[in-house]
Amino acid sequence: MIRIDNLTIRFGHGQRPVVRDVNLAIDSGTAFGLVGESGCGKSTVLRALSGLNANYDGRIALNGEALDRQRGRPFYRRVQMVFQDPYGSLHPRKTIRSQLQEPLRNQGLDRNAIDVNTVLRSVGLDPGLSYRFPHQLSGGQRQRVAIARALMLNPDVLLLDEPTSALDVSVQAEILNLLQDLRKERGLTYLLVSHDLAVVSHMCSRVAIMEAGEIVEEVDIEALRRGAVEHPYSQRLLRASRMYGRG
Ligand SMILES: Nc1ncnc2c1ncn2[C@@H]1O[C@H](COP(=O)(O)OP(=O)(O)OP(=O)(O)O)[C@@H](O)[C@H]1O
Repeated sequence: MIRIDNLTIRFGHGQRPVVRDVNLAIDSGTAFGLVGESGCGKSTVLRALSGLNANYDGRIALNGEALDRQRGRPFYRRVQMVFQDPYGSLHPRKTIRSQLQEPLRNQGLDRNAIDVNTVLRSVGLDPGLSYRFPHQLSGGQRQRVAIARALMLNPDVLLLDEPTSALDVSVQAEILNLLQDLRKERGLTYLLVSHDLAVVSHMCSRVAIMEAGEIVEEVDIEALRRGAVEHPYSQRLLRASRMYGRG
């Protein structure tokens, strides 16, 4: 359903590519993980998919329809992103309600086209919280708001960029479980970026391992759990994660 062919991204003419010749096919309704150490290019792949960066070589398609970089809006509406730091992605001086209505306004829709209260309840939040400002919420509540915001336009795909790494461990588990439930209820497709193999192993059915801008290996999650990876970099990543009890 999501298909990425020969994606190459460089920042600046003549620069070495930060993402090189990436090919991925992600089935509809599944959760796919993209792992690799800091700076390997994971977020750069997500930004191209979300439309935040239209400057790339290669082809990105959703349900067989190639992303048109000039007129990408309908595509981007179906693909929404959730960032690591919900504080950073929410406006400090706007109420939660107003920020949830923003995606509707940006698409030229009536702000009541989708009921904010229903979406808030679907992420486990009391609609009464919507009159607060971001600093009046806990970190976990803020991340629930960020997820609610991503759901406002009823997307098919969520791009999750380290969605729990800024949270306490207990809150992390709650948010991951919420994301699992939402995927099943809504038939969502996830592309989840994480440096944490435990998170990917909990959430995803398949995973691609990225090193220095390239996908070195793609495996089913059972293979990752068994340690049945072939590439030396994947083996190193797995060993390191087990050393810290996160594999
Ligand atoms: N706008 C930009 N201009 C120039 N270089 C950039 C830009 N954005 C990212 N980079 C570089 O591209 C490389 C990949 O960055 P990216 O954020 O995709 O990595 P990542 O794997 O997501 O890392 P992390 O896990 O730390 O978020 C890094 O070397 C980064 O410095």
